Amino acid sequence: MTVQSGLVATDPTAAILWDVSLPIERTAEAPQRAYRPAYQAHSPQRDLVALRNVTKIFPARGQAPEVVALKGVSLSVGAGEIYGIIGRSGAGKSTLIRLLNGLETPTTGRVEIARVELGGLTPGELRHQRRSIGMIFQHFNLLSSRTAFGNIALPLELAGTPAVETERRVGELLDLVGLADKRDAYPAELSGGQKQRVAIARALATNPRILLSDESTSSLDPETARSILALLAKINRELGVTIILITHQMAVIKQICHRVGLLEAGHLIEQAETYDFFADPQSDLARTLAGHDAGHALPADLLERLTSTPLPGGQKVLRLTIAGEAANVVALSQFNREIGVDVAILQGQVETIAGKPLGHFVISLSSDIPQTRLDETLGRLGIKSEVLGHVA
Ligand SMILES: Nc1ncnc2c1ncn2[C@@H]1O[C@H](COP(=O)(O)OP(=O)(O)OP(=O)(O)O)[C@@H](O)[C@H]1O
Repeated sequence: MTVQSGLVATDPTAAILWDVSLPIERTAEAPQRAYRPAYQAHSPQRDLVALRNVTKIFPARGQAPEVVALKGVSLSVGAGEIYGIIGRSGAGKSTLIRLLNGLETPTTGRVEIARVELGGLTPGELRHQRRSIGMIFQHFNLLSSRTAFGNIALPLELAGTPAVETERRVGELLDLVGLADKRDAYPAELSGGQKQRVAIARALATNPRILLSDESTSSLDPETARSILALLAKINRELGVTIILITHQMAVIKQICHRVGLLEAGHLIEQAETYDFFADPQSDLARTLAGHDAGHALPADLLERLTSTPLPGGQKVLRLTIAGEAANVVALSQFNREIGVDVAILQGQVETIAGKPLGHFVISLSSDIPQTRLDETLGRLGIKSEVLGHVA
């Protein structure tokens, strides 16, 4: 293993290269749906990053009880993937990412980078390993006394890179993140999005193979967040950097992640390709987060009128999810034709996730149509449905 010299272990900017070009073998998969993404199918490094049955317990201290932050979590991330970990506050996301960069150690289980278990390393080796992973943060963590150039150059300087080479590399990175004209600006003179671009350039300065992102777009406005995510996607695509991000925002997962893992109270309750996660969520929490929970985003006046029992001569309200190429109003018109009664569209949206359309519609139709007939017709057309209630 080649190890580059770099930042001191306590430096929050630790974003340094660690050569992880080690032989990779296949091991048991973390629990997940049966699939193998195309971008992983031929990858020799399917387990570039792996957690194997990891439990993290923070022991009781004073009046504070013991906290089981992670319980039996297993997952693996392949080289070249963008893997998103989502969960509510306190679910264990930060603990998980801190385990990956060696800032925490598991109580039981193994954390591996390129099949090397972090727990088996000496402190010195662990320091070197931590330098192999770039990291970006919600609040950027830039040094206010250094310009954009100075911040990006820092890891190179600490690694003893010759000045001419540093100059060249920083110029290249400023171009990559679209900030060539801000080379001499101090953080105070930069917008939030520009600061995050500098932080990304700094994290990439020494060519890390893995980039960890800790809520890196959470403090940015939606448009700026989208542009930062687009930059991360470009870095993944063009430089092949594997990205693991934690977020509480579904929009982040939707925009750039290939796969997603859902944490709830320390348990990894669901893992799926991003499209499947939204098109066919399995857990209650995933359904809620994916907007499938009954009542979510329904107009307030409709919500107020919804009852759980059919009303004479009334209407049944259904939520429909139409996945794949059929995810448009054509599938809905076909359903309308086949069912042979008026169908009112109360709400509708077709979005593109991972390049594929996914349609969400809320419709109402006569409560007189037997549910078995609806189920049969919808099933035949490949449309998922959920009865939300009834209105007069
Ligand atoms: N050092 C610690 N000592 C004791 N308990 C901790 C420590 N760090 C985290 N916890 C607890 O572990 C649980 C998981 O916390 P964690 O920060 O990983 O969640 P999270 O999903 O990142 O939450 P958030 O989105 O709010 O940052 C919480 O109950 C938290 O209080």
